[in-house]
Amino acid sequence: MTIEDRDDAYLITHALAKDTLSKIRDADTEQVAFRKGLVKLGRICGYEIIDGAMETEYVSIETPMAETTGERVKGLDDVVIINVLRAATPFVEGLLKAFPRAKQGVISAGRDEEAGMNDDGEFPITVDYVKLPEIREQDTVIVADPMLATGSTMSAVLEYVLEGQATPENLFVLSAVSAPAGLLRVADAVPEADLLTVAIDDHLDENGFIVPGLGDAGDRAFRTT
Ligand SMILES: O=P(O)(O)OC[C@H]1O[C@H](OP(=O)(O)OP(=O)(O)O)[C@H](O)[C@@H]1O
Ligand SMILES: O=c1cc[nH]c(=O)[nH]1
Ligand SMILES: [Mg+2]
Repeated sequence: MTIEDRDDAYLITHALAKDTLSKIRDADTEQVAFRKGLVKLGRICGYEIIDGAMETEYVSIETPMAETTGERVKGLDDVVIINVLRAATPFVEGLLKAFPRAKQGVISAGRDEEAGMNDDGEFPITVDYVKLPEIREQDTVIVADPMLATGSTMSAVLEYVLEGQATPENLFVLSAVSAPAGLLRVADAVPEADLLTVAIDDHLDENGFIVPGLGDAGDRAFRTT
């Protein structure tokens, strides 16, 4: 078990997750390596979610040599992954390697950077496009976004994702880098969500960027400024 229970979140502590995050934090890591790093991190996080939160069942197998008992992960058909456009796209590509049969939802939600943060440290969020699958009671829902900064985007996204839906068995908010303020905001807004992250960073700067963080994940992955 390499998901470590913290008061504010569960940390994904796999050594390769930390190694990969360190590479993409580096300002010298260019677009292709950055994007591939996010894909790799998504895959590792997916494996860690399976290892830490999903059950296995015994199955009987006939090998070419003999009959034996093996184990199979339960519930891989009951996984829903929500891609928060746009920075989550490579992260989700990696998650899909762990959950190839997941149902997928897409939501385009972005901070209004011009409006800036209000006195509560919150951004107005613009939601442009929402296409979400049905959520059932037996589902494990993973809402993925590599960056959880003020938590404004994720709080808005979760409202859309959960509205009118059944309560899923597991609801995970998965990020690579989180700021303490964002974790608190999302935990307050949606206490039933389990917050999973590879790192909890120090603070947010005056523009709501995570410090030390990794900069603007969307811009670095998509080569925009
Ligand atoms: O916790 P918050 O303060 O809301 O910030 C986090 C959000 O900011 C980034 O997206 P951004 O708005 O830059 O969009 P992008 O993915 O298109 O770059 C990131 O991918 C999150 O969605
Ligand atoms: O540090 C941050 C904050 C929001 N979005 C990012 O991509 N990075
Ligand atoms: Mg961005």
